[in-house]
Parts: sequence; C-alpha cells; structure tokens
Amino acid sequence: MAVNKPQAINNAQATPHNIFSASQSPQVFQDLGVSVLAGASEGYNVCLFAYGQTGSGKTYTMMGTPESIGLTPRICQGLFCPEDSFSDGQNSSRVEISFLEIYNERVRDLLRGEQKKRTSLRVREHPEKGPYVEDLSQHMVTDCKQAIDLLEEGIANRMTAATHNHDTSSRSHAIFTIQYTQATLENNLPSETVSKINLVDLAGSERADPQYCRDRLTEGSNINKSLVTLGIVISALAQNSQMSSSCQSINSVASEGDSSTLGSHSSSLSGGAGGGRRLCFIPYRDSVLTWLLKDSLGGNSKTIMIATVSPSANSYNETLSTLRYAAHARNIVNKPRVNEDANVRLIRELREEIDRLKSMLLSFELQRNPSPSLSDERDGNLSEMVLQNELKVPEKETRSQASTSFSNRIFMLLLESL
Ligand SMILES: Nc1ncnc2c1ncn2[C@@H]1O[C@H](COP(=O)(O)OP(=O)(O)OP(=O)(O)O)[C@@H](O)[C@H]1O
Repeated sequence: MAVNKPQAINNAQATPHNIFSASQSPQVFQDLGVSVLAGASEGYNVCLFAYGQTGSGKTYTMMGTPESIGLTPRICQGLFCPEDSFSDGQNSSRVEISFLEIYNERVRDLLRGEQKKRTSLRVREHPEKGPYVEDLSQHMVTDCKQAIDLLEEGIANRMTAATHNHDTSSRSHAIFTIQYTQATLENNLPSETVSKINLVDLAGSERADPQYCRDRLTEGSNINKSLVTLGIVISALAQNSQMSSSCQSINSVASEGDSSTLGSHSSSLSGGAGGGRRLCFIPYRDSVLTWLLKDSLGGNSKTIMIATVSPSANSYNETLSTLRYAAHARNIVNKPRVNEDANVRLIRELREEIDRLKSMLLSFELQRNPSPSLSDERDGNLSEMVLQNELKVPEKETRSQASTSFSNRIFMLLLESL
C-alpha cells in the first residue's frame, strides 16, 4: 500500500526469488520489518497486514513457527534489541501491547484473564484519535521476552478450526498492537511521539461448503463479509487517491499555464477539477475489521500489505483475486504524520520563527536601506512580529498539557534565548 510517495511492498515488488518461495529468512524481515521499525522510531503509525486465501501462509509470515519465527516476534526483538535500537542515549521509550481478535464480527481481548476471555468488547470512535476498542487491556513490557510471552499467550487464545484446506485455519482476524512512546530532547526542546504499530493476521477466505456444520458456515460467512468489505474499502480508497492525484496534476498544469485560473481549479474534488466526479464514500463501518483499521487503511499510517498466494494451480482464481486486491492497494496514498504533542510542536515552531525574524532584523540592521522611513517601517513590522511570537510562546506554554517540568524547561530556554 502506498505511503505518500509510493512505497508499496507486497510479494509482487519483492526480489524475484521471493515471489513464490518467500521463506521466513531474515530477508522478509529486512524487506518489511525494518521499515516498520524505522517508521515507528520516526513517530509514525505503521501497519503491516497479511492478506490471502486460507492456507497460503499469512499466519506463518506474521507469527511464524518455533523453528522459523515470523515478522511479529522479529519486530518485537527489533524494538528492544540494542544493535537495532534507534535510541541515541538522550531518548527514553515505553512499549505497551494489546492483542485482540475479531471473531464473528465481535471483538475479543486475547490477553484477558480466563473468565473475561469470551466477553466481547465495544468499538467506539474518538473524534481525534479515531476508532478504538473500549476496555481493551494494555500491557506495559520492558523487554523482548515479555512481549513474545504476550504474543504466545494471545495466539494460544485465538480461534482456529479445521477446514478443507487447512487443519489449523485461523477463524478470526488478529490485531497485535504495539504502542511505542518516545520522549526525546532535540535542540534542548523536549518532544514526545507516540506510534502505533498494528500487525494484522487476517483470517483466510474460503468458498462455503454446505457440508460444514452451522458454526463453521457462520464463521466463514462473517470472514467473507469482512474481507469483501475490506476489498470494497481498498478499491474505493485507491479510486479516491487516483482522483486526488489527477486533480493535483490538473492544478499544477493550470498554475503553470495561467496563474489567474488557479482559483477555479483549486476547489475540492467534488465538482471543479474532478470533472464533476465525486470522491467515493468509504464504508469503513460496514465491518469491524475495516472500522478498526480505518486509519491504517486510509489515513494517518504507513501501511504495508503482504499478499500471500498459493503456488497450486487449483488456487488460480483465489491467487488472481489476491493479486487484484494488492494491485488496488498499491494505488492508495495515505497521509502519515509524526504523532507529536501539538503544543510542544507549536512552541518549537514559534521559537524557530523568532530565530528567523531575529536574524532578518540583524541583517537589515547591517545593510541599512538608504531610505530611512521605509527601513524603519520594515524594522518596526519585524520587531512587532517577533514580539507577537514571544508573547504567544508563554501563552501556549500555560495551556500546554505537556509535563510541567518539560514546559518550564522550554520557557527557561526561551527566556535565555531572547
Ligand atoms: N513459506 C512457507 N514455508 C514453509 N511452510 C509454509 C510457508 N507458508 C506457509 N507454510 C505452511 O503452510 C501451512 C498453512 O500456513 P498458514 O497457517 O500460515 O496459512 P494461513 O494463510 O494463515 O491460513 P488461514 O487463513 O486458514 O489461517 C502451515 O502449516 C505453514 O507452516
């Protein structure tokens, strides 16, 4: 799936020897896992999900086996492993883990005590943070072993059953989430970034067989329903992204050709430059899976889709369908942003602005304009802007929800720098 500039990574993009025989070799981690860790260390949300027909290797890729560990445990290792650490000694980090499954359109916590294991949880939507699962347990971990223990506990609690193609088929979608919080001190200014890493192992799709028992049929129809919704969401997002980029190129041609026409082309896609076409509605809420992955699929996240396919000729139709999904997903352009405390960012930007205006004042001072009235007026305006920014910084500082010690430190630094 694309991320601002296309960075789609699926099997079709992997090196040729990977296409049908991707093993659990460290290469899969190198190709995908390292970019997940890099994105998280920069403060982005990251999502990696495996999609493909039943038995094609999703769980094997995401979780692995004791002999050949998968991407999820390797990513956990990467977070804690000193040689892969992105910390420079000035940073401190906190890791919290949650693990849920979506079974028959209900959310279950895979890391709950025995008695609460089967309780289904509610999905709610926060106006800023987006969809979340109410009462989902969060587990703070301080080393890799604790993270892997939680992963194993969750896998043991997950729903599996035998199907025609696969003896231990995953009958639920599993989302392993790592919340990675980093506190850093950059140019003596504190900042805190929070990245969410969603590692998703989807349930496999399979054609319904009337000989299955009722439970299996219900499971199958729910799995298929959510995967169909995922497909609709992916193609609608891809369509919107394509419309958006064609609109941008029309705008840039227009602005190059005649700047006076810019206003008429810069309207939203619904109407104006989109040639009358409207952005598609994205039916995220038609399934719990797409609702929970709303941000990962079409919002603030760097997202990678792994398409797993079977080499068997019998799976031709399923393989074709998986590759179609992957081809659509490649066209999606997400808008990831660093998840930084907004007040801390504003204070830093204002401080940069103060520095910029101060240096402008200084350079005007040095090469004074022969026309004193014009120069005085310009100097007066700049001084006014510097003063305005200086006033804004402490005001923002008071409102900041950031830690008091951090805030005081920023204020002291600003006072020192003035
Ligand atoms: N690249 C691979 N190398 C070796 N064995 C593999 C590979 N991929 C999958 N397998 C094996 O194939 C079987 C099915 O794989 P897996 O459980 O990962 O499928 P799945 O796509 O998750 O299926 P479902 O959707 O039904 O859960 C497993 O026994 C797994 O060990």
